[in-house]
Amino acid sequence: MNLSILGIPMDLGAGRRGVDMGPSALRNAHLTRALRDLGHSVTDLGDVRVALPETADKHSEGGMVFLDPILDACQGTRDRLAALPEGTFPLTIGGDHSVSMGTVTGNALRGNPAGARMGLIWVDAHTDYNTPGSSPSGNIHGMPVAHLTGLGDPRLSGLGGGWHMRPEDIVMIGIRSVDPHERELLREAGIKAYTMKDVDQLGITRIHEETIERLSGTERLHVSFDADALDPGVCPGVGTPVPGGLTYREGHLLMELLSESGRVTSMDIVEVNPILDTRNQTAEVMVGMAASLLGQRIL
Ligand SMILES: NC(=[NH2+])NCCC[C@H](N)C(=O)O
Ligand SMILES: [Mn+2]
Repeated sequence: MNLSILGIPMDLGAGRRGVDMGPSALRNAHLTRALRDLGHSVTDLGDVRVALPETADKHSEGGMVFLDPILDACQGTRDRLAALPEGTFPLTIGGDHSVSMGTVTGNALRGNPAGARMGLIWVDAHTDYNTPGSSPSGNIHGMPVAHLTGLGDPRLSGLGGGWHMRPEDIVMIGIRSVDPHERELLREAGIKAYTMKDVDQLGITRIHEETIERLSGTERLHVSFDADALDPGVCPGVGTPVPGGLTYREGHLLMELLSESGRVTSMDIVEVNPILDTRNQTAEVMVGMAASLLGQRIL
């Protein structure tokens, strides 16, 4: 497969610094080599331009911190991804989770100005379904999914140029932290979310089967993998850790099964924070997750 790696070194959407170094940490953990060893042809496209928090306009507007520079970075990401040749598999490396507003729209718009029907598998501790009105923090990394479905601020929800995700095409896995008003928005939208309780009860195999069945009508399938979906013992280098996450093997099994489904067309790795990490462990684990999604097997 032709893989394109694109970095988005942005921490403007998160409440603490450091995930802007996520792309470096992942490259340092030999991301390219791991994927080449699987037989893929890998091109590293470098990084999207992102403003520095020290010099960017922080003024928080309508409950959104760093709106303007985040919008810029998401537009840059979207345009870069939309212009890639069809048939390439983009692997986008963040960066805080607000980058996904740019990655998902860019991947939907590639070769299709109206936007393809896209399935979204959101692997995360959080649902990231806040709007500026519901967010307790104002941090935009808690808001990308809501904007992808057309809620919230029109500048962010307009990144798809009229294209939006259908709520029924979204499946969340690993969930264990939802804000009070966010919960109501998720219910109203009817988004399918497998909490950690569901993971415990049903197991990853069943969840994977139901997910693929549910998203069978979509043309493309994007996996957005937030490192904080995994347990903080496995991925300590994240800014918003929540106990009781996916085990190392649950993460790999999900990626292995999704790989075998043959349906996934793009992926994000986000929220890797080397400042908070232990000897780059989190980046190394996440490189392993990408490798499993892209064909690595034990035997
Ligand atoms: N991608 C993330 N790490 N999101 C964390 C979001 C935390 C919280 N729900 C908020 O809106 O601020
Ligand atoms: Mn997230």
